[in-house]
Amino acid sequence: MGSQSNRTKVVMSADKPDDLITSDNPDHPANLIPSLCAKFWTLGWVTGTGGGCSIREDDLVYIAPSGVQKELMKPTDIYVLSLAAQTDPTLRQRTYLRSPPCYKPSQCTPLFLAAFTRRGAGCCIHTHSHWAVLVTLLLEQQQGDSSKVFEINNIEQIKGFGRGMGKTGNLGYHDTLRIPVIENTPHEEDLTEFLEEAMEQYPDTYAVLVRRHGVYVWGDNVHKAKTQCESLDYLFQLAVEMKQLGLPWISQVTPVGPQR
Ligand SMILES: CSC[C@@H](O)[C@@H](O)C(=O)COP(=O)(O)O
Ligand SMILES: [Zn+2]
Repeated sequence: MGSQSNRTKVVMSADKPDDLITSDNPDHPANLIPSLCAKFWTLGWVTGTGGGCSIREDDLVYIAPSGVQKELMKPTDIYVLSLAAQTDPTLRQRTYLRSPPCYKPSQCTPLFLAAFTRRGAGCCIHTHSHWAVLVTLLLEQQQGDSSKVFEINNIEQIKGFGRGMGKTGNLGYHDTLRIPVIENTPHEEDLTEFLEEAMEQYPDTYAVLVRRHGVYVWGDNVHKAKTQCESLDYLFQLAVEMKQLGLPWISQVTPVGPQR
């Protein structure tokens, strides 16, 4: 089944694996991933099994299965792995502490792990939002390097983004938000090296667009990943509508009032 089964060896271990996904707390990652995905489905972010979400709590990473209806997942469907227990530094060969019996882990796993290991993120969301895809299609019409980054400024919702991992505060209204775009690949896991390259090239970015596919968005924790993903989707929709009206995404607006 697909490239992942051929190229990624999955090893299972743990004494009482189901303890890792059993909790009455709605904020436990094994409960939160299904409830978040159910919400994301209503937004068109994870329909038709596409898209998903992963959460890291300290060393433990919680991952959805592949190819399932993401809005119908249950806590018992969730995989758990320990980052420290991974012996393969490229994370291609993964060891799971807990695996549901009938599935394979999400093909997005290496991309989620890139956000956790390279950015210290606590949550990463992948959407197939129409707005994200449309923005990449509009950028595709442009020549050269301008097709490889989405840029927008002077829109209030930009303030919904942090300045970068390890930096304090959020972007300001007059700041330019830049989201790199990578090209899609036939197999999801093959996006990983390009996502990592984009992370290096844009050290402050919290998101990477994938042309004709969607977007990966992360944050320090679930709250930040979710609100940044919502802010971005808002901006992508606005950008598409601005383009339809012939309005530019970058504008020169004279600052009014004290600049902080
Ligand atoms: C509609 S198939 C989409 C997949 O190929 C992939 O892009 C995706 O986002 C979800 O992968 P999955 O392995 O089901 O978690
Ligand atoms: Zn996808």
